[in-house]
Amino acid sequence: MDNQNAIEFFEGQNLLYMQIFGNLRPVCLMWACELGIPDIISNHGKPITLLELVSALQIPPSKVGFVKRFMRFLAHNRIFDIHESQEDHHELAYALTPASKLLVNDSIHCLSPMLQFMTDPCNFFLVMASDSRMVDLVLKNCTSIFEELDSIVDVGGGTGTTARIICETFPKLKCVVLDLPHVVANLTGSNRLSFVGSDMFKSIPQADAVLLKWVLHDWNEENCIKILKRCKDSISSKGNRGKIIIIDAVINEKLDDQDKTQTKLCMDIAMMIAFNGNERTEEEWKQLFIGAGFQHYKIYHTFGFRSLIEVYP
Ligand SMILES: C[S@@+](CC[C@H](N)C(=O)[O-])C[C@H]1O[C@@H](n2cnc3c(N)ncnc32)[C@H](O)[C@@H]1O
Ligand SMILES: COc1cc(-c2oc3cc(O)cc(O)c3c(=O)c2O)cc(OC)c1O
Repeated sequence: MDNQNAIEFFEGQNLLYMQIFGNLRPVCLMWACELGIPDIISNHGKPITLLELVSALQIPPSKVGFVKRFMRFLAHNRIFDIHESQEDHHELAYALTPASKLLVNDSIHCLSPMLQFMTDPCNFFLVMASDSRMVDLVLKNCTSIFEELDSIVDVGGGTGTTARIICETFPKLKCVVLDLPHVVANLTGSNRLSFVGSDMFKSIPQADAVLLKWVLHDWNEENCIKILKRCKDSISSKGNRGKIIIIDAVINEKLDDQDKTQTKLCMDIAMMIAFNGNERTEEEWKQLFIGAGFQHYKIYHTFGFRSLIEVYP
């Protein structure tokens, strides 16, 4: 084997082992949450030293080395930051990163229910609600998309977390949450928020706009076209001024960085195995819109790994 081939061989070998052992990443993340490490660091108010962390975890001092290696792994994966003190014998201290700030339990955008889904999938609506709290950031950045509306139906809107935030942000807007009857049974609304138990494949109440957040990626092309046609009926009284607002991923391997594409493609596999659904490229979205009889669409790519798409008849 010449030098170049040997380099490629070992790079290939490393990549393969990284993928094989990579399944430990979500497992370690879950253990970190179960141990309460993000909360401990947050409550500490400043970077926590290794010994302080071991003491807070009530782990015997003989196991300090295990905690140190565990934290090194998580820091390498950008879940925590490691600070090394210059004075205190190079003592290590750990801080939260943007990722672990989202695992602190009293934070409004806390995503730890999403992580718990791995061990307890029964809590599906809690998981979805945790994701929906990010909608406040979407709304802040695109008020013009919603402020012209008088009414909106959140189709597949679950227990109404998104709709409640929309109502709070836009005080004139009336919001209907449509989901399956057993999901919305016993939920109470307000004068501007109501719940309808129905099948989105059959009928959707009339409104100025329909919101579909994280719904279409659960379904194959044929079913998405059926849903979109029902949505088109729902906005028909507005002529060409009604619209569908979709919040979902748009795969773009050329423009996105490695991390964003990784997230979208992982979710694509989860959707494929679990629901026969998929994440889509812009071209695949366009084909859905044409198939359902829509004429125009506009994509806003500014919401992390998901985009907001306005679709017009
Ligand atoms: C992935 S969840 C998304 C929930 C919510 N939009 C969010 O972003 O948190 C999909 C939702 O679609 C609902 N759903 C599934 N089939 C449905 C149907 N035939 N009619 C109405 N809702 C349906 C589910 O109950 C669930 O709440
Ligand atoms: C992100 O949108 C959805 C996610 C899920 C979902 O699905 C799976 C599937 C799987 O095989 C393993 C998993 O850990 C998960 C999840 O954690 C998870 O959240 C389900 C959805 O609709 C039913 C979604 O729309």
